[in-house]
Amino acid sequence: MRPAFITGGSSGIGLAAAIRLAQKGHDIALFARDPSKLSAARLAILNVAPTCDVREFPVDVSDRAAITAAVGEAVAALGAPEVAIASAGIAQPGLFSDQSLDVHERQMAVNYFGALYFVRALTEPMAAAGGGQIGLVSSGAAFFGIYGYGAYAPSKFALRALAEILHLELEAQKIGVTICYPPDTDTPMLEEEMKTKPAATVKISEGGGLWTADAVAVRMLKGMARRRPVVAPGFQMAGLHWFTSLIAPLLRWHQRRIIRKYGP
Ligand SMILES: NC(=O)C1=CN([C@@H]2O[C@H](COP(=O)(O)OP(=O)(O)OC[C@H]3O[C@@H](n4cnc5c(N)ncnc54)[C@H](OP(=O)(O)O)[C@@H]3O)[C@@H](O)[C@H]2O)C=CC1
Ligand SMILES: CCCCCCCCCCCCCCCC(=O)[C@@H](N)CO
Repeated sequence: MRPAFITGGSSGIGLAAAIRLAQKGHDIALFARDPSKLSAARLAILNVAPTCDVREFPVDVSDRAAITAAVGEAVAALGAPEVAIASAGIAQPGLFSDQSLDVHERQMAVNYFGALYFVRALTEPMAAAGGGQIGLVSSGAAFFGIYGYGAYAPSKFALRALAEILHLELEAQKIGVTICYPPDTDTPMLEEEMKTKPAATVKISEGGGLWTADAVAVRMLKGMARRRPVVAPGFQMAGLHWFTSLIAPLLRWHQRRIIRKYGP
């Protein structure tokens, strides 16, 4: 069985996916910045899959040369992946007038370009090895413009466009591309983001429900295995996925009610 590569594999949704993939028998390469979180994740994986070969790659996905080199090293060590997931991401909510251009650029650099560099480094080795599955973690915030996500959401919308195109273009190389749109998920990211999230943004997002990282990972991996273009966990994300354009005026009306009550 060929290995699985996961950016953001040291925490949250990425770690949950890594654990599930290790249990299935894949060796694992984890890509994230903090070496101590990486080694803790490695131990968590070995705890449930003692024979798994887990490699740690301490790297910032927004550093193009570094992530490209790290992917190359991982391919040299374990072979081309059968499964690759881009889950590394950061969320900085806030109102447009309060957020610096640096914040906007950083969101795009990590969430969008980080995933792009990772996928770009992998397509050739994966195609040469006979294909595989690529999963991109977007967000429910990619369906419509949610108040307070002016810096975060565009990076997730951008991933949506990339995934839809790659789904078509990489089919010929037997590489399936799946994009996942999770609602709020109980991870360190959500806890961190709650410290600064505008009250109205909290309320609007709550309408999407709260999932565990493991439940999101399981849905995503199942969709990837079936080569589905889209995984939208829960009835709210599924509804948004099918109807957003149609219900856009309703969603604006719904947000305005909440903003009047809680924001700014
Ligand atoms: N939690 C939620 O409510 C939702 C999350 N999502 C998306 O899911 C993905 C995973 O989020 P979640 O699991 O909650 O978050 P966590 O904060 O739990 O995990 C994020 C992971 O990404 C890594 N990471 C962050 N920045 C970088 C970077 N610059 N380079 C390399 N690795 C990085 C982190 O490690 P380190 O910091 O050490 O680099 C960590 O391993 C994100 O893309 C997020 O936007 C989507 C919808 C809802
Ligand atoms: C049938 C239609 C029903 C519509 C109900 C409206 C619900 C809107 C839910 C939006 C959820 C967005 C969550 C973003 C999470 C995220 O990416 C951050 N938490 C990252 O940390």
